[in-house]
Amino acid sequence: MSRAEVERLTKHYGQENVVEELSFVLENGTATALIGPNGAGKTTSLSMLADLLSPSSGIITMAEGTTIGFLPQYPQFFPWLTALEFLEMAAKISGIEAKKARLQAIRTLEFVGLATAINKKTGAFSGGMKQRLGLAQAIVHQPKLLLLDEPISALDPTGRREIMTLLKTLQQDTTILYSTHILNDAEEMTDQLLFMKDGRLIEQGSLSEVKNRHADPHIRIRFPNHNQAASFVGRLPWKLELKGDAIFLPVQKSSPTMQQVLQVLAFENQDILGIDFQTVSLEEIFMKVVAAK
Ligand SMILES: Nc1ncnc2c1ncn2[C@@H]1O[C@H](COP(=O)(O)OP(=O)(O)OP(=O)(O)O)[C@@H](O)[C@H]1O
Repeated sequence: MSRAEVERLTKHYGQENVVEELSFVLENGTATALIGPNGAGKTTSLSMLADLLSPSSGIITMAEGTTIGFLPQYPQFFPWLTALEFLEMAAKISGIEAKKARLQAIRTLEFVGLATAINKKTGAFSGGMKQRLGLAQAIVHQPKLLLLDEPISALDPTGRREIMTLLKTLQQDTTILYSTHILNDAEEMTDQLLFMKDGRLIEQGSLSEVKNRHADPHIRIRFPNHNQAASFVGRLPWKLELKGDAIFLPVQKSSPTMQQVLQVLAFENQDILGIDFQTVSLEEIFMKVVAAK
């Protein structure tokens, strides 16, 4: 595991800043999700952290001897090599001694669920198998910092689930930074969220920090029809939101309490279909933050 600190990281091509003054910390043993629309600068940022691209300015600080594993968005293999031949080669390139490389490659292929495909040529691999082999290539040398560019986006739901489970296992000994646009998965494995847009960081924090800032929780009371909901809300002394056949009470200190509204409902013997708690998903928060900035 390893801590990494990024300070005012910037990359420009000609006049265009594709990454601008990015600052964040990857704490030891944490998983960070880098989220942003297409062209936000995620790949460029990951490539600079992986030392594949030099920054125009800014500083990346890592503990001495930090080993890095990198899974590119579109991993490429030599189609004529078998999975084992490829991974043994990758292990040697990553600095593993030649005599240990084969064993480490076999162990890693087993870990990523490719045990039965060890001797298959990678040219015959499905998209999901390629993604697993890409991950194997990134972790074969047991790096302390793992950088993954869209590790799950190209997979079907079952494949996504399996890779997420592998990543959670890896997180026990590795610091992970991964980009994704599948926010349900980000919600499942993240100690820190980084939202990027147009090369800039527009929101960052833990899942609960980000949710607390934007979630805007509401209680929804559903009526049999719109007219009943509208007429009820019109009789209340508080201004509440009305949408279709439901009214919405913000869960805030200054707004009327649930109890007060329920008392009015009971007093009027008003028919309702149900009451539930509504909170926005990470996806909705992301859309809101991206639209606002
Ligand atoms: N070599 C380059 N020369 C000029 N512009 C580039 C270069 N590489 C990337 N860009 C531009 O930088 C911006 C950010 O690209 P980047 O690939 O980092 O975004 P991304 O967030 O990873 O997008 P996606 O989700 O589509 O993969 C884009 O507008 C892209 O066109």
